[in-house]
Amino acid sequence: MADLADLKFCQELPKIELHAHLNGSLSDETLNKLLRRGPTNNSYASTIIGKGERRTMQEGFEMFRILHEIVVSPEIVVEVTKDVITDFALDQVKYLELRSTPRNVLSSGMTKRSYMEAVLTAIQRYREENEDRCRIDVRYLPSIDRSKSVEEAHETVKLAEEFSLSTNGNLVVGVDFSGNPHANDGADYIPPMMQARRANLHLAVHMAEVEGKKEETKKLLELLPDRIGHGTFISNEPGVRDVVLKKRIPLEVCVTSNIKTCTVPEDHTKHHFTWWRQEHQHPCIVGTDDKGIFATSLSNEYSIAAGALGLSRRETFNWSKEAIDHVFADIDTKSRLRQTWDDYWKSNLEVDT
Ligand SMILES: CC(C)=CCNc1ncnc2c1ncn2[C@@H]1O[C@H](COP(=O)(O)O)[C@@H](O)[C@H]1O
Ligand SMILES: [Zn+2]
Repeated sequence: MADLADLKFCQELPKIELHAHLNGSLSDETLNKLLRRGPTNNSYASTIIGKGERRTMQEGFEMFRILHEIVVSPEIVVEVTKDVITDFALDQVKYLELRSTPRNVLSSGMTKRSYMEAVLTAIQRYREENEDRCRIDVRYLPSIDRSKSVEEAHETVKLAEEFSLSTNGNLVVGVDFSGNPHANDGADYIPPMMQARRANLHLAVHMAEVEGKKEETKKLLELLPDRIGHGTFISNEPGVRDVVLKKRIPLEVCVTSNIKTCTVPEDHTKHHFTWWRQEHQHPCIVGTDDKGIFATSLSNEYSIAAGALGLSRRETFNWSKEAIDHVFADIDTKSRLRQTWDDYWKSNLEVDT
């Protein structure tokens, strides 16, 4: 069985990360560095769900509140964004779509606008400082947080539109809809998402992450989002799952996140993505969600997902390459990425097969 895609293989494999929330992705090192500078925050210890541990959704969302108390100024946003990009680059991620909710913080004077500027500054700075090493393309998807008001969602979309134009559509390529899935009615946020669509922004929409959201999911699907975040309970609902299958809307799959927030069984082979992929060859994209909180990495998620399906190295390589089809960047970026995968294949795997 030497041909199976083990963790070491997945660590070396070039990868695409399309489902990463900035503040949930902060490493231990980044957090400790920030905490050493300020008054010690004892609640910090609870922002990581260790190996084998599980939490309720509510507890999970409490962790974001703590993280948001630490990431409070544009300077810190620049710093953590660069750190997170570096972490992904070191994990052989070649293209990253980072999502994050712009926030106003009264105490530091940070605004939604300066938050977004900070994320974009970090992306540009990382690129300048790492011209030839660790090549990674990064894009930003501003997030709509469904626990906040619809008015705030409109503000976020307006800024996303503005920054997309001012960066020639090269950096802000879409909008993410996320937040506590128990909060509010997701359908209320359809108008701001339609506004994003009209502005040529792509849509990545969290839906059916928890049970009992059939009506909401149905309405969100009418938007025909470009990608679905989780979609954990869609396969149980014939009415909605048929739309997803027919339109071939890709699912962003975050196995460790779902297990640790208790929405799926612990057995990886029972995760919903196995049904979509094995029974329907439906496009599924492996992601981390919140690599900091869930103490994981994209390599780890690939080795779990490939292991659940018993995939060979070649099949796992093809799967990671398939993700290129679903990135929100332009066709030139896609071609460049395909070239990177082909080069990797020639120098590392061709001889094995
Ligand atoms: C409980 C838990 C960790 C769940 C993981 N599944 C998730 N479902 C929905 N929204 C999420 C999830 N993980 C992160 N987010 C969103 O991402 C935010 C954190 O990243 P950021 O501050 O936007 O940069 C959270 O406040 C939340 O709005
Ligand atoms: Zn998510």
